[in-house]
Amino acid sequence: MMLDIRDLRVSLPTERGLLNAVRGVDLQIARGQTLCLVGESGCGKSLTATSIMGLLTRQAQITTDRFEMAGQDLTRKPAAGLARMRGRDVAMIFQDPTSALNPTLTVGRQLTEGVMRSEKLSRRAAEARAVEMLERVGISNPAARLAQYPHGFSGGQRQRIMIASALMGRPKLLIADEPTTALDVTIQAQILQLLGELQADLGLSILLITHDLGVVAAIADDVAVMYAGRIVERAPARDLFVRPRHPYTRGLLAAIPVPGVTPRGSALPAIPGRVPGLIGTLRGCAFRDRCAQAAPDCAADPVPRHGIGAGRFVECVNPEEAST
Ligand SMILES: Nc1ncnc2c1ncn2[C@@H]1O[C@H](COP(=O)(O)OP(=O)(O)OP(=O)(O)O)[C@@H](O)[C@H]1O
Repeated sequence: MMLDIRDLRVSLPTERGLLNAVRGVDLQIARGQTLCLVGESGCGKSLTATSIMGLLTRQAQITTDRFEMAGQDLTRKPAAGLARMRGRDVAMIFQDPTSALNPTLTVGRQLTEGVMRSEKLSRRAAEARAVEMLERVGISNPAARLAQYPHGFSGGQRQRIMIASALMGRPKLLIADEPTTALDVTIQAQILQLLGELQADLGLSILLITHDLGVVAAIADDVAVMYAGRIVERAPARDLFVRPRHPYTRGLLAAIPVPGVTPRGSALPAIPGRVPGLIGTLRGCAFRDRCAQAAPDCAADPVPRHGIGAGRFVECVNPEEAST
């Protein structure tokens, strides 16, 4: 298992009280597997990712029952362990390459600094690796481009440079938070294809956060659907598209066209209502106010989790039967 997290909880103090943004998340990612984490804005996807990276603000309160990554047990001392692993065993790419790359430093400098420090590589060796990684992500003439600044590259190229930068420490797990959202559609497809190739070539495990189910269909092995700080359904991607069990997953699928899955021209009903506030304790199913199938049982706490075969579960009082 590349990543095994049990009962991750993240709370943030706010003026209105404690915001329980991540409320008991379990996440397992196998070696070489791509897991997509999907859900509406504000459901805790980014906080989950940043806690796995150990990059949350200091005010955040994080607890977990188990936290293992790349063969290391980080449960007891996550901060110290993650500081060691970050940029090496695990690396992250962000939504907006423009803000993540420093405009005043050459690409070569930005790519090499981390590994010169962490692996004590000479400048020459680090530059050779930077050239290798830029080549891998499809930047032409990489040796000459090390001397250039980020503004000399297009948006899509800058995202490729970000990915090259994440690969510099030869990570085993790559966390990508909405890596294609800021890009236009053609470039998005190219970046996704690149991630898929990297995954196959390097045996990377990828945790990809997206609200775009088109992205999921293109790249995911498995999908975890997050709602109000919990994973409410997890399934292999194909199964999830064909047989969504949680009413929320059904709503998401109905609200977003998926190329090759949603018939062209079909109506796309949005999910009525809004995500509940996460200040204070939330009991029972957090989706029940928006759920067409809600019943009195749905207030029961905790919400029952049904396992449906290997790697599949749904957390719902009355999950949908398979629609065969
Ligand atoms: N530093 C912070 N302080 C206070 N609240 C925060 C902070 N960061 C995030 N939140 C809140 O925590 C909740 C979860 O945020 P998070 O960014 O993880 O959601 P998300 O699912 O990634 O959404 P998006 O797709 O919009 O990024 C939201 O209600 C958000 O407003």
